[in-house]
Amino acid sequence: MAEAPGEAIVEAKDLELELPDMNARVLFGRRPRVRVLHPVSLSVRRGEILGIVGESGSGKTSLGRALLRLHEPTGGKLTFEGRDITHLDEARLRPLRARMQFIFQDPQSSLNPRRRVAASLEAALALRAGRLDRKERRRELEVVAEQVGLPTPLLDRYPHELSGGQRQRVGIARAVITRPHFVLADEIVSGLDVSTQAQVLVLLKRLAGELGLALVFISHDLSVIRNFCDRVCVMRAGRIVESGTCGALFEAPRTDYTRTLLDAIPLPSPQPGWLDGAPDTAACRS
Ligand SMILES: Nc1ncnc2c1ncn2[C@@H]1O[C@H](COP(=O)(O)OP(=O)(O)OP(=O)(O)O)[C@@H](O)[C@H]1O
Repeated sequence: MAEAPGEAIVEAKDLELELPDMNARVLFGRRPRVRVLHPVSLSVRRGEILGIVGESGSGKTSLGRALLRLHEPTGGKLTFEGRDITHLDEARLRPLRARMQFIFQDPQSSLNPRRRVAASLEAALALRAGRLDRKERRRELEVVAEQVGLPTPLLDRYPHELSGGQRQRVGIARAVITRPHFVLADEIVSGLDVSTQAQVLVLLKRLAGELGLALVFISHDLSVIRNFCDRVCVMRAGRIVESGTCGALFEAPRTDYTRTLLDAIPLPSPQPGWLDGAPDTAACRS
């Protein structure tokens, strides 16, 4: 794999994952296990965006959850900021959680519907700064709302009172308010219309640069990956079958599988640079 210079924030070496098989019928005894990741290796550095692409069921989300240690690997080694976290228990992971954050596809379901936006953001803020008084907490929320282009009155709304784009800005705010070093974004623009997609992606790219994030960006959409990421890993059936810089991979894919994925990009697909023309996110409140 073509490696960028600098220190790796997240490094997976021969990571393997088996999970209890939720599709199996269990009458007696233990649920059988299913292998969802075969040995997978990757690394991502601060200031770098690594795309993970592959067909549905290829293991992208499972890999993402393993990188966040939401799943405990069954083999291999996972390091975060140089520390072996492969089998760290939750109590020891807790202090690291603020620095490893995630944004999921559907903020509607990941935000508590009975909590105002401010309360959800405050819960995340508590991971980083537990002892702030009310005024200081509000100030932090207003700063992050400004960062993600969310009008501050929306802090006092419930998630269902926001548009899809606004909700995804809340999802991004909730991730960055902890000042993370590593962020995993899993299919975060899939449910949005094309112009809102571009606004959210421009926002995330700007923040990733400003905050020096190591960003892992999962998408099934190669045209988005091409415009958004520095490097890309292509997954199939729980394995990384090809990886490299976006430029090299899109210009000269090495495997038939990647070629098939590239051929499947619907036409007309956005051309390189389409994100560059997207409007300034601070002015976009959709
Ligand atoms: N707990 C589980 N029990 C049984 N099978 C599972 C479990 N978790 C994941 N899988 C299977 O592992 C494979 C990888 O799933 P995963 O969700 O990681 O893929 P994906 O690439 O993210 O797919 P999609 O793009 O559709 O979200 C799939 O075949 C899925 O059905």
